[in-house]
Amino acid sequence: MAPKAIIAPSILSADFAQLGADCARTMDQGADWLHVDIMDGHFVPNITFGAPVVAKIRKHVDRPTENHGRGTFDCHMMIAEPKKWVKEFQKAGCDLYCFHYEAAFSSAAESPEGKTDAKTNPKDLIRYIHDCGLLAGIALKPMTGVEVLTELLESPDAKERPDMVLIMTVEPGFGGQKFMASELPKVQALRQKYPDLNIEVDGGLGPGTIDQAADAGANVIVAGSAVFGAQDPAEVISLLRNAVNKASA
Ligand SMILES: O=C(CO)[C@H](O)[C@H](O)COP(=O)(O)O
Repeated sequence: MAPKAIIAPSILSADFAQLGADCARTMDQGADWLHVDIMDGHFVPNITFGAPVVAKIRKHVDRPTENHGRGTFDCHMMIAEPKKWVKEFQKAGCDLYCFHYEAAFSSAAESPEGKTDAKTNPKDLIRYIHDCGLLAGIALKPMTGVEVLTELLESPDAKERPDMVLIMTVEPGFGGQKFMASELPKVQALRQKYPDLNIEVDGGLGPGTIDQAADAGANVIVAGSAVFGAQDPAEVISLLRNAVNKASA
């Protein structure tokens, strides 16, 4: 049985002019987490917002009382320099700092002699995120295979193991894109090997695609336009949760 269903609406589809109120309402409608999309215009061709905005919206949503609990701010860092912003986001009220594997390695490739140092090595970055008191997530773009995560997921040292893996089901950068079912074998492979792992999917999730993702083994569901664009967001959140629970029963 997969870990519990966690529904994390992506606030990328909220009204940025009333973000605090939108976040609070989404929680009242039954969300477990908020998925906070941070884009820097370098790693992805779009810009959202930074830590000061996260600190403001944190005031509208109670902090979780346990790891992975209700009110978790799941910050999806679509940024080129993930190490640089960990402390800033921790201070702002982030709970789970999810960086892209590809960002760690693209920075590494640019470092002198292509070295992977503490700044860029995913293992050291996960340790650093944990040392800063946050949960650590690692995200994969489409095209990056899950085998790159084996060493991390099987590390004997819990400080080096990610608390969650995010499998992108669209190219990161924009909401409202078409779901890529081609990414689901990655979810299946991870679920088979790691029954207790939190596996998040993000991009194009909604009533029409949730069953495929849930059947593959995803338990953390990000949905932006499907929730914020719904007539009845509470109904959509509940439908997503029921699909995950049914698939994992
Ligand atoms: O990370 C993202 C884009 O990079 C968003 O979280 C994601 O695409 C959610 O939007 P939607 O549910 O509308 O597809």
